[in-house]
Amino acid sequence: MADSSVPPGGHRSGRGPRKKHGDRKGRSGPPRGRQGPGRPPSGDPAREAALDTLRAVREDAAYANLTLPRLLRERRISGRDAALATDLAYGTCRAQGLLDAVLGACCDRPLDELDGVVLDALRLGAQQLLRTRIPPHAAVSAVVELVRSRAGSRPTGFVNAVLRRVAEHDEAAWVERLAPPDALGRLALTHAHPRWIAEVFAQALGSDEELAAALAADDARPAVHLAARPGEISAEELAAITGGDESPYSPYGVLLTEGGDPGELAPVREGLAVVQDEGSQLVALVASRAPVAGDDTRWLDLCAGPGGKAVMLGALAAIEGATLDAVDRAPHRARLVEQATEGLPVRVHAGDAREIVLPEEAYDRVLVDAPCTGLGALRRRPEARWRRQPEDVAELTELQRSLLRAALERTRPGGVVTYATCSPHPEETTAVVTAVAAETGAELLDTAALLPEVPDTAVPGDGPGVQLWPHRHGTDAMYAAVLRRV
Ligand SMILES: C[S@@+](CC[C@H](N)C(=O)[O-])C[C@H]1O[C@@H](n2cnc3c(N)ncnc32)[C@H](O)[C@@H]1O
Repeated sequence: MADSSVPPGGHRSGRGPRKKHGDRKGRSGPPRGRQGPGRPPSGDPAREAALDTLRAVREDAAYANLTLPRLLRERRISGRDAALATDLAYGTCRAQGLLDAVLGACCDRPLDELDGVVLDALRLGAQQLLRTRIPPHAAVSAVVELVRSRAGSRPTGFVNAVLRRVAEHDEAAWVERLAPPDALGRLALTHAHPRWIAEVFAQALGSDEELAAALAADDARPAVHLAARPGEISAEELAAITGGDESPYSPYGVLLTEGGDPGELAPVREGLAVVQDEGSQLVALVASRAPVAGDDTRWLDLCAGPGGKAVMLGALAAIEGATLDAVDRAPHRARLVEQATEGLPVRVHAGDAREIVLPEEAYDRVLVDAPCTGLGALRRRPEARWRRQPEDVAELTELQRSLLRAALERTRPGGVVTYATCSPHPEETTAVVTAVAAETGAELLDTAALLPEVPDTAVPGDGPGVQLWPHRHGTDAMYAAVLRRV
């Protein structure tokens, strides 16, 4: 597919040793003093913001969902431009592997030899051509102009030629040409997921039957949910005020139907509601519903930052006359928990949950919302699917096991521990719970029975716990399992 007529200029400059994309290069930096966060909107503020987000993700390992909102604020980009920037930046990050496969077939040199700004622009262009309804000529000329303003006219011919090649076929035809021969590999490419993640999803689902639906739902922008703070406002009232719909499962949930910044909604600004995926609400609900015999006043959240579930548990604790200790290893995240739970019966501790001095065998109800790969929340972290690596899993599962053990040590006999992850990876879910239960003698409780309103939560092979899925429940792929300390 290489086109020898593609003009020069797309390749990296010959100066200095060869660097990777992540390295900052002269020509990918701000041209002529025009760039920088405070720069006023140009003629194409949406694509400029999208391109700058891609640069930050590639060069600085930034998070797109933190970088873009900051750029939009600083540059006062709103309305349609903000919506376009969001679609393009997040969409390009999500589809990176698919876009790179197509671009690789249209370029006469390896992508990792291209200048960073040229690569970002090609990805942005390919995203528009293959995955949006933007007319091809508009997409190509906008990206070429962007490259001209960032890197001068030298690479524009190259970018123009490559994008014209991309535009020769639509997304489905490219998948047809580039897909590996096996069904799983094909589905992974079709829905722009790394193969290893598609394999993990298939394993967690127990078969390939739902894999296409799971990957498709995971490739879509998630709906925004609010959680009404128990004791402050009902979901019905919150839905009426925000114009949203009451969530299908969580008694506190509201599904927003309008776009816009949910942080600006009056109930959120006033602390009556928080932005929280319905799956996370259901995990907090499981933690609050797990049956405890006897006293039930001392609650503990061992991995609490930034505080989403601690707010829900703290509000429920206030209603039940209980108190919540909330721990997080990262001091800044512990501070976020403090801010989020102000006014609730919550004491926040910054420290490592495995070592922090807390009463032993004292708590009636404990939540361990463990650090994990986040494979169940990829919809919210656009670049994460390409950044995570299979090698990350082993280190995390070690930590998860030790956190679950630490939780059980702090729980009194008869008390309950809810173990949760925002990942469906069986190594992080059933393997951790089964191993620690066997080792400690903790009793596995029927978690599904605690969520009778939610269908189809079973873990394949009669594994312990419940598994939520975007394609089944419209939630993140959260996992939760309840153990009783004996
Ligand atoms: C999945 S997040 C928790 C999300 C939180 N429960 C919520 O709903 O907002 C996992 C948290 O565990 C914290 N963490 C990681 N290792 C830890 C440790 N050894 N002890 C305590 N907290 C830890 C991380 O800083 C992170 O904030």
